[in-house]
Amino acid sequence: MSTRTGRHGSALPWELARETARDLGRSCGPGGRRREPLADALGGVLAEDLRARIASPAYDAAAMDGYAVAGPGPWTVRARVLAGERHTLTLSPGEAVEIATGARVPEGTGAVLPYERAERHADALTGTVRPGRHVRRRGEETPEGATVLPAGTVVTPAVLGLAASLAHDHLPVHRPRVRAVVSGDELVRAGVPAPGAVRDAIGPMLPGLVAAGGGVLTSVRDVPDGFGALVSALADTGDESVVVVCGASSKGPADHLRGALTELGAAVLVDGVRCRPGHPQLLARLAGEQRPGPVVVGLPGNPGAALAAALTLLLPLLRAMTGRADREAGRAARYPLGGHVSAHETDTRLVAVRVAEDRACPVGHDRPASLRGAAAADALAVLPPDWRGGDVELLWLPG
Ligand SMILES: Nc1nc2c(c(=O)[nH]1)N[C@H]1C(S)=C(S)[C@@H](COP(=O)(O)OP(=O)(O)OC[C@H]3O[C@@H](n4cnc5c(N)ncnc54)[C@H](O)[C@@H]3O)O[C@H]1N2
Ligand code: MOO
Repeated sequence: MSTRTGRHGSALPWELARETARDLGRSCGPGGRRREPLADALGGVLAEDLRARIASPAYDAAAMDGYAVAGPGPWTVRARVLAGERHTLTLSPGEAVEIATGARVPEGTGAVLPYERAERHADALTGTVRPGRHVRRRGEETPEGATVLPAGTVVTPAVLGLAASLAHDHLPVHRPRVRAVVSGDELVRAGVPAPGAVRDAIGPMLPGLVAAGGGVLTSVRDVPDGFGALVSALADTGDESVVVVCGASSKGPADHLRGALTELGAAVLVDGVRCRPGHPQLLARLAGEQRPGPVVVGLPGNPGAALAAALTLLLPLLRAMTGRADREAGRAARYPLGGHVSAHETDTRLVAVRVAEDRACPVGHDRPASLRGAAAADALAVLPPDWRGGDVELLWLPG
């Protein structure tokens, strides 16, 4: 993939940068494959078709509370069967058992007569029911061995429930593995920072941001400011498909990301994006021995700018890797924008907004160094440089 350049130096227009990230994500594919316990598979992408290990329903079962009956009425009630109860009952015509929804019906059951339609005096039962009614037959929904979902499906809560109901304990899933490198000598991880020190505010955002793209953050490594430290942190290859670098993205004396990428022979695909906040962001691919190495996403050090950049490059990359971007194409709703905001002359503006009554309203406090606006917002509204009012695209902030 070649580097795309824009008219304004090497920085790309925002939309083109996002599309570049998506294209790269599609070409990378969904990342490493692992066999995960169900509890850990959420958000992954099925690596194989999901097949039914058992039929569904697994046995002939009552679909209503009432009476399993055989033949036409009247019937004699012989017993009571609750869900989960093991039994070897067989009904002959004229016989019935009282039965709970989900319980296995006796051999010979022709229908289930719901309580509401039944009249019972001691063991004598009358009522009308069509043959076959309210009995869920074994395999009528899904026969054993049937394919219920294709490989590539995103594992949602419903997929986990379905997999469990079809007797799976593990699922083979693809999930991009992502590691983070956080640079900045001034950063501290806990407590009240001393004068001149700053609490790391990007590290805590990363697990949720990566998960929103369907990836998993495997590690966060702090590196001191310095060319050598950054080069060795980047070169330290594991099985990750993406490396996120926080800070060191600008042009200051301690900003070594570009130099480190050059040193490592990386192909830089995006070198700056024409958006506010978040312009010093970067997308590159490290060279590998036989095939291309991991993708590098550079996020600016200012935390609000880092979040805007993550929504511009990191999430589109991960969502394209996991097939989410294509499935969701065309679903993006546009909203009218209230408040007093105007477009930037040359760059796309990303504005923190709350959405109420189908209208987006700026919340303020969304300067590059602040997360206060984003934390109170539902989304970032996208204002291209030619925006002159009218509905805007929203980038929803991960919940
Ligand atoms: N001459 C120029 N200076 C700057 C430019 C520019 O284009 N030309 N761009 C500005 C913009 S925009 C941003 S954003 C920052 C990006 O800086 P870096 O990515 O190089 O990051 P640092 O210089 O290390 O830090 C900037 C700022 O952010 C704070 N920071 C860094 N990491 C974290 C973190 N994990 N958590 C919280 N805060 C963090 C750091 O302390 C600095 O205050 O460059 C501008 N300058
Ligand atoms: O655009 Mo920087 O990334 O805003 O402070």
